[in-house]
Amino acid sequence: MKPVKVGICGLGTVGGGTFNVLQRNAEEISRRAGRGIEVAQIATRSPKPQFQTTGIAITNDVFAVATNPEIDIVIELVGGYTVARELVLKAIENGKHVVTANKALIAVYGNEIFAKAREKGVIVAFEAAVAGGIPVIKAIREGLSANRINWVAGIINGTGNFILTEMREKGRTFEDVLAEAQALGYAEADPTFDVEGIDAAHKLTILASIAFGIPLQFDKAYTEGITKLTTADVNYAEALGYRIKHLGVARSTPAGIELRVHPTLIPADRLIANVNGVMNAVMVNGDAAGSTLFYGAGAGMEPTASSVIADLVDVVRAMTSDPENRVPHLAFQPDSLSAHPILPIEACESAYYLRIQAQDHPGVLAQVASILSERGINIESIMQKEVEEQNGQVPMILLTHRVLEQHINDAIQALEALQGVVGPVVRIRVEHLN
Ligand SMILES: NC(=O)C1=CN([C@@H]2O[C@H](COP(=O)(O)OP(=O)(O)OC[C@H]3O[C@@H](n4cnc5c(N)ncnc54)[C@H](O)[C@@H]3O)[C@@H](O)[C@H]2O)C=CC1
Ligand SMILES: N[C@@H](CC=O)C(=O)O
Ligand code: NA
Repeated sequence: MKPVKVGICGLGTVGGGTFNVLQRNAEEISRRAGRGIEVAQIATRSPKPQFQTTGIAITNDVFAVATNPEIDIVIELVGGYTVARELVLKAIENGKHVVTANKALIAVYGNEIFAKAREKGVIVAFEAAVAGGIPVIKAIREGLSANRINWVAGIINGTGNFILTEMREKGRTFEDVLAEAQALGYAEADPTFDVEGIDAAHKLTILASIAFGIPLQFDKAYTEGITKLTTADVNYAEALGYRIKHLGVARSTPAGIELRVHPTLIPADRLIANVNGVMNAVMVNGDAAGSTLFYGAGAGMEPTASSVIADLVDVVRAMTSDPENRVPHLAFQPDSLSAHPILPIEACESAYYLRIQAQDHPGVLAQVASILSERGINIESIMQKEVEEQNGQVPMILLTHRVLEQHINDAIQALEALQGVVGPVVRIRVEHLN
């Protein structure tokens, strides 16, 4: 059989990794795919002499790949929403299957892209878009298809986890570690996406869709990054037996679906609390399987290439099949997607870590306790530290039981109004992931 012809658009970290692994493992890959896979064209803005591209058509125009009649599968690795969206839609229009690593594109324009792909009977595959080298899309979409999924919780940004780990273990500064993550090719073109939680929210949006069978709704995700975390809170959490991780949580409740990304205290003895550096991990809790945990490199050249090529192999195997009988893009049949709403953050429930800077006066603790109890917030534990020399304040650290976010907001407002409380109350969500 003639080899399948693919075009790679973008020869950066992931594009370069994909090209290298495709060359290196060509034989293994074609034994699996059942046909050879030939890179027939590459679109790159600048020449990349480090890659052996003799015999491959090179262009600086990605649309030349999308419209090239020779090409069967377009691999989109340019990133961003603008050119990438046009490119993918153009490729689909021209009857080509698409493989992409672009979570921003899928989270924001996936509904449109998948509708177009169905119309044209082509596949759009996106394993590399979530958790880099971990085959978690496949695991949820296919491996767990018997389950009613209760929740998904994951460390799904490699850059952010790398920064938190290096800061905690080696005392390095945020800026220093971020610069290294950029040099290693982990970070997004705009690293604000990594550190402000936007990238994780893109990925969580995709995970929630395939877990619960809902349309992609990135605009409804609650997003908080790691930039406001302080060393003091990391250390207090540790003293209480917790680790702070940047977590994406999607939970199905009778009222709706929680979709939130934020720093989270996790008991230090949980496997996921010990996922460090650029590694990612996704926990999926299903009613039949119970909790499962998927672990691996969340970013980087070859781990991400591994997922891109796995998709490529899947597409090659499925491209001659009846489009109606393929795995649906969002795991559930498109006419069976559910309208279960995404909950606003105020309607989400979690336990909380609160740090209150109190003046060294008697009676503040009693006032704090009564504000919480009036709002039905139960205290799980309290840690009161010594007076801080520099300001005479006493940090009071509380862990609460699970409660609605709106009750905590209300309590924090009342706490901050107390005379004996200085400055804003720090609030970090706590998940036990049982
Ligand atoms: N770096 C990583 O570890 C991971 C990245 N991703 C995603 O993979 C995609 C690519 O990311 P990276 O490879 O890291 O980015 P990158 O910046 O290293 O590579 C992108 C390449 O595309 C080229 N490019 C951009 N616009 C172009 C255009 N109009 N025409 C031709 N070439 C163009 C750039 O010059 C660059 O070489 C992004 O969507 C990213 O979110 C996904 C998982 C992991
Ligand atoms: N910037 C992302 C790349 C992979 O998706 C990350 O750091 O996780
Ligand atoms: Na993946």
